[in-house]
Amino acid sequence: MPNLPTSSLPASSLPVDLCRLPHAADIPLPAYASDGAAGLDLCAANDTAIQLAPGERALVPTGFAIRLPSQYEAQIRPRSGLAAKYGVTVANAPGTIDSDYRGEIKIILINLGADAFIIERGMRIAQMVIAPVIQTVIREVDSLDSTTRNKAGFGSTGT
Ligand SMILES: O=c1ccn([C@H]2C[C@H](O)[C@@H](COP(=O)(O)OP(=O)(O)OP(=O)(O)O)O2)c(=O)[nH]1
Ligand SMILES: [Mg+2]
Repeated sequence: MPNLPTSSLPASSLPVDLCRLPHAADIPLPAYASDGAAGLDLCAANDTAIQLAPGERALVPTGFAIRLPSQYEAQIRPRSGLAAKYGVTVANAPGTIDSDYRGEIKIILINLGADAFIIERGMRIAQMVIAPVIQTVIREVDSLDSTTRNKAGFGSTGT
């Protein structure tokens, strides 16, 4: 496999339908910020600025709804810049957007920083990674096979 520069990578061929909601006429579409970006940046679509005091969280609208193909999910992840500079992150990261969800995508932002943070309309607040999902069939059984690890966990191999 040749070592291709990232700008030569083919565009994703997975189509995702997206509806812009009436209150988001001026909000940029979710977009990859670079050729090789994993996540589409999502912007805040709140009408008025939201002030997040330290420790507070808010459910922030994005102004968009999507239709994912079945067997896919969208993960809502924090932006590292907001986390590193302000301590602002996604409370439920990674948030899960189900393929059968048709409502507005919303982001649960939490301020873990020491200072208040203002969420302005149009600000890029999170990113959305589209990923394949395997749905399983759960089979209830009476016991499980034993392994070398067996029930050891939570640091059992040392630090
Ligand atoms: O960060 C998020 C997480 C979820 N959702 C939407 C899409 C998702 O498909 C739906 C349900 O999410 P989840 O399953 O995480 O929440 P729940 O508490 O289990 O709610 P429900 O009982 O509706 O499944 O809410 C968002 O818009 N943003
Ligand atoms: Mg759920």
